[in-house]
Amino acid sequence: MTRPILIFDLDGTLIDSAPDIHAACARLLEGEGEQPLAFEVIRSFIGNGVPVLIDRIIAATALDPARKDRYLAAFLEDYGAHATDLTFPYPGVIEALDAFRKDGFSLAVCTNKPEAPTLAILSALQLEGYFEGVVGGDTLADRKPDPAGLIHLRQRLGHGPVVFVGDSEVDAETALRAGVPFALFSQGYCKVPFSDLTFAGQFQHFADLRPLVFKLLAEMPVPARG
Ligand SMILES: O=C(O)COP(=O)(O)O
Repeated sequence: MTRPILIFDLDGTLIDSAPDIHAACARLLEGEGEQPLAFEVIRSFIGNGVPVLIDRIIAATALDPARKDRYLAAFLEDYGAHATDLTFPYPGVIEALDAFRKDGFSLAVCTNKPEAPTLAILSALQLEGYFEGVVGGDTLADRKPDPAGLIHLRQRLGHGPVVFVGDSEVDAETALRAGVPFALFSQGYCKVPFSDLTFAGQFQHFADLRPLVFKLLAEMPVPARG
């Protein structure tokens, strides 16, 4: 039988990474003689990948747009060395991943964070063994909300039924464009009211994800035989 596939977003879904992203942004700004931006401001800049994070910081400060590449490289080097100083999985994540693995799910990650820090973080937090596929923001030609990452993972992991678990408007749009049901984690970094999003179900603690995923799988149309 085809194994069901559960694909997770990373930042604001599996891990609460905003404190380390904020700290690295503060060090970047301080190095350029600028005041740090508030935590909530930086958290609202997460979700479309690091190049967009840097664009948003440039737009909010006096940083020079012509030096974006330099800021990007400096951020990635610094963040790479400190990505798990303050970053942890959300409560219940490990228990949920253990349960899904026992249930026979294929598990994967589709994030806009670049692949190198993504793999380093998964390893440092002892999460990497759970995932049979990882797509980062620079793994494919297009990143979320382009559906390519979800489509690629589904093909790689055996074409089973997919549920995507994420926290943001970017994730909701990605799922919609890929044609897969979206389970919304309500404690992440979403920038818009949930009423603006398309989602099949929402949960606020990882202990509640398993029943939601089984409900969504049961609601999926059975593929035609033959
Ligand atoms: O914007 C980022 O760098 C990553 O965000 P994501 O893990 O929520 O896709």
